[in-house]
Amino acid sequence: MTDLRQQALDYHAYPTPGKISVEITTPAETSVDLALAYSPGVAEPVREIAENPDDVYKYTGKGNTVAVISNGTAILGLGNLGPMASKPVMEGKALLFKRFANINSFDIEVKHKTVEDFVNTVANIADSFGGINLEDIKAPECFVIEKALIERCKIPVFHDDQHGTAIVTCAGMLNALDIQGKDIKQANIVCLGAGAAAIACMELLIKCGAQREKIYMLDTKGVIHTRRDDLNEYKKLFANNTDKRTLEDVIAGADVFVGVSGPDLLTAEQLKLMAPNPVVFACSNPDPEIKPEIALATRDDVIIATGRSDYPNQVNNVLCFPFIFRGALDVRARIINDEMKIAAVHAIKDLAKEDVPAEVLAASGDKSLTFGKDYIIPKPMDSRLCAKVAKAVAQAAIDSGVAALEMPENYMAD
Ligand SMILES: O=C([O-])CC(=O)C(=O)O
Ligand SMILES: [Mg+2]
Repeated sequence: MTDLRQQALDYHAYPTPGKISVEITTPAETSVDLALAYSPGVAEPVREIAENPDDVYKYTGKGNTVAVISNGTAILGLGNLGPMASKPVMEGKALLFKRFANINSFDIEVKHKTVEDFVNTVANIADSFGGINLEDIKAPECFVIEKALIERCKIPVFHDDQHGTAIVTCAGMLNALDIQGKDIKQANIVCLGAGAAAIACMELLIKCGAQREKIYMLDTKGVIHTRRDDLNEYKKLFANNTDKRTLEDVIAGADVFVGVSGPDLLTAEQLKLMAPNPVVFACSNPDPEIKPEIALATRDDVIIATGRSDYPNQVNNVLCFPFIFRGALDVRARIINDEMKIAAVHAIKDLAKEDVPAEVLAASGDKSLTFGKDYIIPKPMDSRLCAKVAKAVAQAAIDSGVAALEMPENYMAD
């Protein structure tokens, strides 16, 4: 563990501090080049854009650039550690955008006093980018912020911890339930955590067939139920009319556990209480609600997933956000709507059922990957994800009328 700690610190410190840099895409060697890149040549696209604002997509990098924006109030499962502490994560998201979907991104960490202050800051700079990925902003402010920004911005605004996590969770869950022989409509679901990811995951699971009254959500005070008077409007949507109060009460007989809370909060004893063939998604990062080795030592009928790269079944929003933005940017979608999110769920889910080519195995370091308990969801380094997810998302954007462009010819053909 200490070894990983030092390796991770060195990874971030060397060869240069941080994980990303900016590169030049045009020649800039001679004075002729500079006369085009800068004064006087640069005046020409300025005039074009002033005349026709859409030309900004033609003459600048806007259309392939996403801002990754945080205030550091809910960094992974680590808590409210402030904007600067969130910077390695936001640079990490920028790395993933580039690595997996060839999208350029800038990380922006915002210090602010009020929600309005944050919204104004982001709304005022939004036009510089093709899209905005909000990251690691705590609930309930994240809901207000996202809604306000969607209203004010002309480009897609997507809160990754809500929707990215929800899309990947739904894709993995539909497959896991399928393997366990369970029907989502009948599943008793326990959701530990009541923040951004929890609420979005449960809402999307409901859109995929889960029954609201079969969901038990817990916050730090226990089960969210109808007789509590301390619930915000978002938690209220999950207030269950029940006498159950604790995790023990609700985990007994549950088919599904979704953890989006913090480390080691599900014990082996509690896991034993679940129904036969349970599904456990322990998604708190970096440390899951239960370690896979403990879960698998406790019972052999469980499917266990975490948010981490170093275990099988990585249910992490990296499987979604680079590709949903790829699709959205390529047809210049105005927003990322439910149709696009559901299209992403199915594209990710279905890819796990396809044969895995040798080059994906080589990249993931696995000897073989076959749809089943240890492979419910594609690997992030599966290069087929970009084409499949982006195309499904772009098509859904076109079909639902939010795309400004048609499907590019031969889009993602190879
Ligand atoms: O960064 C990750 O690994 C996933 C994520 O968004 C989070 O945990 O907040
Ligand atoms: Mg996050």
